[in-house]
This record gives sequence, structure tokens and C-alpha cells, in this order.
Amino acid sequence: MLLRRFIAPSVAVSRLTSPSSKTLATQSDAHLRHQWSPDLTEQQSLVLDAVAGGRSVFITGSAGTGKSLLLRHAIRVLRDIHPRHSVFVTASTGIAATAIGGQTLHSFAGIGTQSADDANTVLRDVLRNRPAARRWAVAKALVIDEVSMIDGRLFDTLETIARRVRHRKSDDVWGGIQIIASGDFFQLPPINSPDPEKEFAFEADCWDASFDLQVDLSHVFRQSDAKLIELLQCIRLGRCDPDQLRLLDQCCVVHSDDGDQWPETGLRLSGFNPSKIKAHPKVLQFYERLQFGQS
Ligand SMILES: Nc1ncnc2c1ncn2[C@@H]1O[C@H](COP(=O)(O)OP(=O)(O)OP(=O)(O)O)[C@@H](O)[C@H]1O
Repeated sequence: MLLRRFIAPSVAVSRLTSPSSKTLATQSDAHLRHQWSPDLTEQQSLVLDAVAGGRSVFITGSAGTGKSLLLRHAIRVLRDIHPRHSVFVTASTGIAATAIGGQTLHSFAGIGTQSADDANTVLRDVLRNRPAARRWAVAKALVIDEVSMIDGRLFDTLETIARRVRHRKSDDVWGGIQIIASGDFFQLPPINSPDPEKEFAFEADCWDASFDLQVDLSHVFRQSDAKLIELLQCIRLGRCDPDQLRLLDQCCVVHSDDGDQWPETGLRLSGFNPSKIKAHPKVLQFYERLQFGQS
């Protein structure tokens, strides 16, 4: 269901067709590319060129396509083209924010951890929170990592806050703040999204208007085996064909009466012939694990 809702609009995307209203920087694209890294792919370079040009960009792609690496480059570029104090680096979770040296989106925005009530209530709270209102006022660029965990209603609320706080500076979407968002909607979803119609950020009313460019990174760096990459992509989309299912099946270690292969999970092991276990020449190792947490 998520697949249909997400892919259908346009995110298998390269360039938005409508021209941006934002002014493009005058730096030479080739010069910037040379400075960044010769190893970046064409898609990654396209993103950095857009960031350097003041455009708002959504970066997506499956695991290992270089989103995090690209985001780190993008943050450096943003700090080159804007005053440092006006670039805010955020993520939807504390762990993700720490990884990129930023803060949580909620903390930046001054909205607390509860999900957005109506936009007017949240706006009133933000305006009472002077440091937060000031952050919104001075921001020229806002980075949002792991945007897949932001629900659509909150995304719309944040855009409304930006526009209302900054109405004297700009009537544009997000009050003219350059938005660089990154995430993979096939990975972590929002927690307790309050509005089923706007469960995901890409369902927000302002989503498409928020970005000049939406890029789906296609080159997977984490694996090099083409067959494995294709298989992982198909699993991600829930579209495995019978050949791929057979291949997966072959990878499972299956109990064989005379072979030396062992079941790979405790569950299967418990159904394994106990005499086989006792007769096995190798010494069995037992590992104890303690796990703490709240349910
Ligand atoms: N252009 C590139 N050339 C070589 N290696 C690259 C390039 N871009 C990314 N990588 C490497 O690919 C690996 C995966 O990158 P990264 O962690 O940024 O992916 P990701 O899309 O953020 O993954 P995930 O969604 O799992 O967090 C890293 O080791 C990274 O250094």
C-alpha cells in the first residue's frame, strides 16, 4: 500500500519540470563538482549542484545508495553559501541527529515531542518560545534527515509555522527557507501518525511545492553482487518473481539427514534431531543474552 502511495506521484524522479522561483547561484557547476569529489555519481553531483544553487531538494534511495554521504556534502555546501548560523541541521530522531551533528527537528522547531495539534496552536507556542521563533526567523537552510519518520500533518504544520513566522521576509513556501530533506520511505515510518490521510510526509499538502528537485539515488554502493542488489530491490518493493524466491530458498540452510548443514535459527534447531546434535563432532557453544527495555 505504501508502495502505491509513494511511487505513484513522481518520486522515481530525477528533475522537476517546473522551473524554480528561487534564484540560482552564479557559481560554475563544473567548478563546484571538481571541488567536491571526483567519486560522486552524476546523480549525487546533480544534487550538490542544486543545493549550491539554493534549491530545495529531497534525497531518497534504498539502503546503501549514499544518502548519508551526500547529505554530509550538502551540509558543507549549505555552510559555504549561507551564513553558518542560518543553517540548521536536524533529523526526526535524536540518534539520526547526532550522526550528522545536528538537533532533532522538534527541538529546532520548538514544538515539543507531541505530534502537532492544529497549526494555530503550535504556532502560538512557537511564537512564545523566543529562541525557537528566532531560529525560524534567521534560518536560510533547514536540513531534515530521516524525513520518512515525520508524518504528513506535522510536515504541513512546520511549513505553516515557517511561512507565518517569516511572512515579512517571504511569502514563498517554507517562508523561503531552503529545505534539504533525506530519507527512505521504505525504511522507518512515522510513529503514531495522527491523521491516516497524511500518514507520511510525502502526503503533506505542501510536499511537492517544498522541493525543486526530488532525486531517487539508484546506484547501490553497499553491495557489489548485481544479482543480490536486484534481489534486495525486489524484496524492498515486494515484487519478487518465482526465480528470485527460488534463489532465496536455496540460500536457506536446510536440514539434511547425512549432510553437515545445520538449521540457521533456534526455532528450526529445536525441531532438529537431538541425537544429531549430540553426535556432532564440534563442541556446541551456548551464548546467553540479557536484554533490557520497556515494552
Ligand atoms: N559516490 C560514492 N562513491 C563511493 N562510495 C560511496 C559513494 N557514495 C556513497 N558511498 C559509500 O556507500 C556506502 C553507503 O552510503 P550511505 O551510508 O551514505 O548510504 P545510505 O543511503 O545513507 O544508507 P542507509 O539508508 O542504509 O542509511 C558508504 O560506505 C559510503 O561511503
